[in-house]
Amino acid sequence: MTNDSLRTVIAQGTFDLLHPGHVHYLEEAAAMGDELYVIVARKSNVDHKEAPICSAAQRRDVVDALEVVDKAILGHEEDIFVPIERIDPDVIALGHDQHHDGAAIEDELERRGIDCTVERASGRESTREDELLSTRLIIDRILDRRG
Ligand SMILES: Cc1cc2nc3c(=O)[nH]c(=O)nc-3n(C[C@H](O)[C@H](O)[C@H](O)COP(=O)(O)O)c2cc1C
Ligand SMILES: Nc1ncnc2c1ncn2[C@@H]1O[C@H](COP(=O)(O)OP(=O)(O)OP(=O)(O)O)[C@@H](O)[C@H]1O
Repeated sequence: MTNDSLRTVIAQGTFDLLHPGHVHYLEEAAAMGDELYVIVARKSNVDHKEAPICSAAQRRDVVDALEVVDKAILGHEEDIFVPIERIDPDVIALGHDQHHDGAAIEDELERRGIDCTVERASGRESTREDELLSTRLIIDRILDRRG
């Protein structure tokens, strides 16, 4: 699917209500290679926190519109390695707080014959008092001010 001469990076996440922390992550992931694919999580796989507010298609379309992103796609419902097999990336960029275990992902990549490294991206802290770098914090403020 991807151009063999380019170093392909994959980033992934929920991306519900975009904020500068997402932009930081995607820019850092893009800098790890030549082209950036983003896998947008299905609601059914977001099981460690509240379900996203926006639909999967809307979250994908907004991520896809970012200049730093070459292509955003919806994730697979059952097997998160299906899009990885299809894209055949050189690097998977895990977010700084993503619960996934990098070593377990590397083991599964090897089992499926996918030659790809796993890197951990850095976190971006707020630089201004009123800056919200988390979807949950944005929703909390909306509920606080408008609820
Ligand atoms: C390598 C990798 C591939 C993934 N592929 C998918 C996928 O195909 N479908 C999906 O729904 N979630 C996929 N996920 C999971 C989500 O992107 C995500 O980690 C989680 O469900 C949402 O939580 P987060 O935004 O806090 O990371 C993948 C995660 C990783 C690390
Ligand atoms: N402040 C941040 N700095 C760096 N990366 C971030 C930041 N916030 C989110 N990310 C990364 O963006 C990707 C998608 O994150 P996600 O959609 O879970 O957003 P979130 O704001 O962390 O959500 P929530 O607050 O609901 O947990 C993840 O890989 C995550 O690590």
